[in-house]
Amino acid sequence: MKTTGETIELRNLSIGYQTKHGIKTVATGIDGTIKSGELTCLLGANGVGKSTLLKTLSSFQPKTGGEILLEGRELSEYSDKQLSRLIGVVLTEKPDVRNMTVRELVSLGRSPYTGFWGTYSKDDLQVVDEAIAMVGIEPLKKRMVHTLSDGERQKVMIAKALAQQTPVIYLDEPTAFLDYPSKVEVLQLLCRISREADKVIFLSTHDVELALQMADTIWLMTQGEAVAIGSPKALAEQGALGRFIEREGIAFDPKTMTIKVTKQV
Ligand SMILES: Nc1ncnc2c1ncn2[C@@H]1O[C@H](COP(=O)(O)OP(=O)(O)OP(=O)(O)O)[C@@H](O)[C@H]1O
Repeated sequence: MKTTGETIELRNLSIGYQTKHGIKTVATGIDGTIKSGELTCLLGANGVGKSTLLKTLSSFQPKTGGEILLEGRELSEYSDKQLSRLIGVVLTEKPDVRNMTVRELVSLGRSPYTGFWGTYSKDDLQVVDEAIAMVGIEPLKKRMVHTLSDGERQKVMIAKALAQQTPVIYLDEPTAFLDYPSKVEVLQLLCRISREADKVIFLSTHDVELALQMADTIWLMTQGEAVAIGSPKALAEQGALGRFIEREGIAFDPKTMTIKVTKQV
């Protein structure tokens, strides 16, 4: 599988939901390219459509218009099997697994490559152990998944996506529920993976200050506006970040890229 220079290109993409009353549009006119080899963070207020965008790019739900090009080919032209070798997805929902060890769960990442009987080759198991090592969760290998803390489980889900060996990984709020050092650790890990394996890593987050420090590129979704795309510095200079962050009692300093909150007394 080619893993160099993978990009996702969105052209005039519309996303939304089919409801009883017709299509509920969430966002329209999304244009942009997500590059491999860098960390791209998707920011935006609650309900603006980040999860919907990630689900649409993962082919979990249909787009409502426009184009999604993966390796230059429209996403909907790929079979499910092909997509399982191209896109890994890490969601926030807890995996519904009982009586499964960490290593067994990470092994599920190999399912696009195993045959009908789902038997793992020596190579598959080596990939699984490498993914576990990369995320630094060897001590958890034999633990039952349901006994893990939220942060530990999040790392396991990332290891599973790595074991899938896809050139593209989408993550929906991978830093939610984590303590501060774990948030930093997960973002550092994803940043390193994007570079070492030249992967597309596209994640949504509400950890704005961390994203501004760690992301190479920010996608900023604002209700009723075009998605703003650029380096944190560029978006700060354009004023886009200030408009997103600043409220009464919340100030953003574009020079230091920090957020200052005034205590109301
Ligand atoms: N299945 C659905 N049917 C109809 N509307 C939906 C459905 N799921 C989500 N929505 C709506 O779509 C909009 C975008 O939701 P989405 O979950 O993508 O936002 P988000 O940016 O990820 O929000 P958050 O930061 O709160 O997770 C919201 O108004 C939400 O209520």
